Amino acid sequence: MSIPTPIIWKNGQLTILNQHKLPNEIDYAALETIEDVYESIVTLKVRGAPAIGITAAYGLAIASRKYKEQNIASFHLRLHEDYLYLAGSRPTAVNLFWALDRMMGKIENVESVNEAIYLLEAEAISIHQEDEASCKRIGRNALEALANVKKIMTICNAGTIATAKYGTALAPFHLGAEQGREFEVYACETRPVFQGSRLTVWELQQSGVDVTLITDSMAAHTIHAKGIEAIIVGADRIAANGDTANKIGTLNLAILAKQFGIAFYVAAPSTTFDLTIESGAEIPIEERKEEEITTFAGRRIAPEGTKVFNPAFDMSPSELITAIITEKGIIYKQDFNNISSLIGKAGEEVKS
Ligand SMILES: CSC[C@H]1O[C@H](OP(=O)(O)O)[C@H](O)[C@@H]1O
Repeated sequence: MSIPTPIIWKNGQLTILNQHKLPNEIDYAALETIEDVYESIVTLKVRGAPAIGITAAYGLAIASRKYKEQNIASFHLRLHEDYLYLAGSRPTAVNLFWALDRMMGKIENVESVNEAIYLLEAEAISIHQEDEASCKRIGRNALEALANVKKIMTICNAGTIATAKYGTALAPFHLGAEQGREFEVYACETRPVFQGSRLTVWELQQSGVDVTLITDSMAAHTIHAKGIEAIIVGADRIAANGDTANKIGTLNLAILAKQFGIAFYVAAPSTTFDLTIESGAEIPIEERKEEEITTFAGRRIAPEGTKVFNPAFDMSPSELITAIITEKGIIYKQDFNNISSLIGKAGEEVKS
């Protein structure tokens, strides 16, 4: 797999693969301040639930260095303001809040500023490394679930560049390519930000995976005409009952999977579960700016003053989901009433 590393932390400096430039350019952006981190998340230069959490964690580590000369009380106060700032970047991916809470929890009783700064950097690195191991385990578990599947559909990009490495929904395709497993992947372009055409097609081509691009509106016909055997998607937030928020258009595929009698898998790490909410009704759905829909490549494609509704995610109810594939194992529908005990503590060290 020769996909550029999406997030790099080296000698205390953070650089990210600028996903705006893909697939035409491999360009890295240096994020030197917490404002740089915030802007990169809001504008989707870095995107994907796990990648957002990792980047925000490094953002707090970077921010903490501003307060090196402060007393500990002022340090904690100012860092909490930075925590709230980063938490306001995007509302749906729970990995953002999980990572920020884990970082703040690590230093809550620390009395030395220098020790707190050191611990924050170390914790962000741990979050980053754990996600890579977690995604590799998701890929292995997904290959087990997809043992008899060749033709499969996906939406958006839940791939290497949305995580530390390997991805979640795309992990089986990357790992499978290393093991000679052949898949025929049908990628929905995923309007309006085109994560499918710009990112998933590009990623899978780097791994030599057979991938075909379709428009989102072609999904139903493609499932019928091409004999799609399963659908696999990522997730941004999974409630305690298995209801799952993911990229807008995912619910369409979940309904189509039921209509065509094929499996619908969600692939996600334990850090994407929000066990504090009982159902998907409580998941905040991000609405993004109208220009994402009314313009294309900088040109207006809808009349001035057009009314727009631009939700970036939708929620697939658990009854439409065949199984949720995590690093800790595959949770099948019959076990969705037991998710809390099966998932346990999110993000525990995963032995790769
Ligand atoms: C493993 S990425 C999870 C998830 O994040 C993406 O959303 P966005 O591109 O807006 O950050 C998409 O919903 C992926 O499935």
